[in-house]
Amino acid sequence: MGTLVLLRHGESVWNAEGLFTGWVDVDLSAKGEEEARRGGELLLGADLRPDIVHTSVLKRAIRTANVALDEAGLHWLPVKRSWRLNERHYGALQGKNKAQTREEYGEEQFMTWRRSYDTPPPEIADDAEYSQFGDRRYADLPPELMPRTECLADVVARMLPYWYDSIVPDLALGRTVLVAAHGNSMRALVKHLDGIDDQTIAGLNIPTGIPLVYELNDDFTPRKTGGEYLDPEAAKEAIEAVKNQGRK
Ligand SMILES: O=C(O)[C@@H](CO)OP(=O)(O)O
Repeated sequence: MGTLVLLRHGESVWNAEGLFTGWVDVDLSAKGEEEARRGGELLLGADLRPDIVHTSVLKRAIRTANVALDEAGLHWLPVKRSWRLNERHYGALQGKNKAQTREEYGEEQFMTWRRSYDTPPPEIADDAEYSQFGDRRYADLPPELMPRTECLADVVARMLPYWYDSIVPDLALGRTVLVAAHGNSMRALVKHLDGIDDQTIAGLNIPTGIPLVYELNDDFTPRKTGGEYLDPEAAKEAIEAVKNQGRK
């Protein structure tokens, strides 16, 4: 029941620079803004008109939703935001260069940190430059829920309550729901929707700025496993680019 449209934010400034980002609140690059605009154009072209938008509390997702919805003439949509849709907290890797990290620690450790299901990177210190400790937007979070690093399993655990409590009720009204989020919070949601196992999810990457559409059954499972990208050709290429980060 309902239509779910997932939109990963457009390229961020740190995506372009090849840095681990996580909860650091970096903006879109000029290319990312253009990708977000194109995302809105694709929604229009597919005649998909979301009724409500959910975003993380990070600027790159919020701005992507704004730019895309503006393009689609839907800037006025009601919006809900939650830290539970944030990117995976990248711990002590936040702010570090991906290629340098790969060189320093080797391919296996690099890929374990990037894509293993249950091994988080080392924790970030509260006084580190790229820590979110003390950030006002997380003031309401019980201290034990404030992450200092996360693996994908942690993201699934903190994202699912939001899926069930906030997104599913909107879908249950038969609405078209846009979720503007991040590579790894979307991997967590897609893992849940498509029932992907803990090993296979390592090979799944989400492209920036290309809407992924799931028509849902009455029990909120996908009618079609994997959903459908509105621009499948561009998605294929962009998925490869995400996969190969840190390799140049
Ligand atoms: O740096 C990050 O926060 C994420 C998304 O950009 O990177 P990765 O794809 O390596 O998990």
